[in-house]
Amino acid sequence: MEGRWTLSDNLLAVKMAHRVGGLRLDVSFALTRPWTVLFGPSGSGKTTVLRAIAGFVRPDAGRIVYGPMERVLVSTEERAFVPAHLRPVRSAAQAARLFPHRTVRENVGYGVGLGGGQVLEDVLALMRLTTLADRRTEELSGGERQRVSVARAVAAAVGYDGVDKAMLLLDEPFAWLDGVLRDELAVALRDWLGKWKVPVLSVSHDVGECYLLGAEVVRMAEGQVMEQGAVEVVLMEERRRLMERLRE
Ligand SMILES: Nc1ncnc2c1ncn2[C@@H]1O[C@H](COP(=O)(O)OP(=O)(O)OP(=O)(O)O)[C@@H](O)[C@H]1O
Repeated sequence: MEGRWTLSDNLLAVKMAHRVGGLRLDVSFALTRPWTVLFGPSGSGKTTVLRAIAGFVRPDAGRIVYGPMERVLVSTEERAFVPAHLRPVRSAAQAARLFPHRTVRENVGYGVGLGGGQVLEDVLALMRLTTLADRRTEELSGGERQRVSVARAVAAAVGYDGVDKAMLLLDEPFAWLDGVLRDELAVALRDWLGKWKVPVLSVSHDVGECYLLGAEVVRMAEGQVMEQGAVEVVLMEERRRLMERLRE
């Protein structure tokens, strides 16, 4: 099975209509690249899409199909709905949900399962958490906790041992980092996950981050997909405006 899986396959196809709060979400897109970013203003529906893929939101209508084996995760027509814990998907939400009395290593290791010792140590190092590994998460800053939450999802996706590879969903994974650390971490994470053939769908507002990742971008606005393509194409105008502002 593993041999069949490449990062240029059809990784995920999402078609969903859903009403949430005052927003009418109506999106359709397919992922075919190792790292894709849902990009758009606050309130455009990005998090709701991630939550529907993870199984925490049941779309009013639609179909979500995963991987080259075309596993149906949701189909309202066929009345199919795979519960969250059975999906080959691991995710880190915007707000970290950790075990406060357990250590960083225990929290990150929670997702890996037995036999994932080396993966656990690698993820701790990758996320710059090795020196914090024996601290309880209640003693950490909000930013550090968020980094642990991302590390746990990464470890769980890499350590996943189901029939399919797991996909990783990250909601604003670098929002709490700035400057050089964010850049280094984003590139290291992308390269490492690429080696493990773990596809990623993340959410971001940050043009620089999308360029750095060399990601495919799905641009959303008001519950719709406006455009999808290479970052240099989809975010060209945003980048120009950003550069102009920096020159002022
Ligand atoms: N559980 C909920 N109950 C009511 N309204 C909700 C709920 N979840 C989301 N919404 C609303 O749905 C809309 C889309 O929210 P969503 O979090 O998906 O947007 P987003 O693009 O991820 O925003 P942000 O970038 O600020 O996280 C918003 O107007 C939000 O207030």
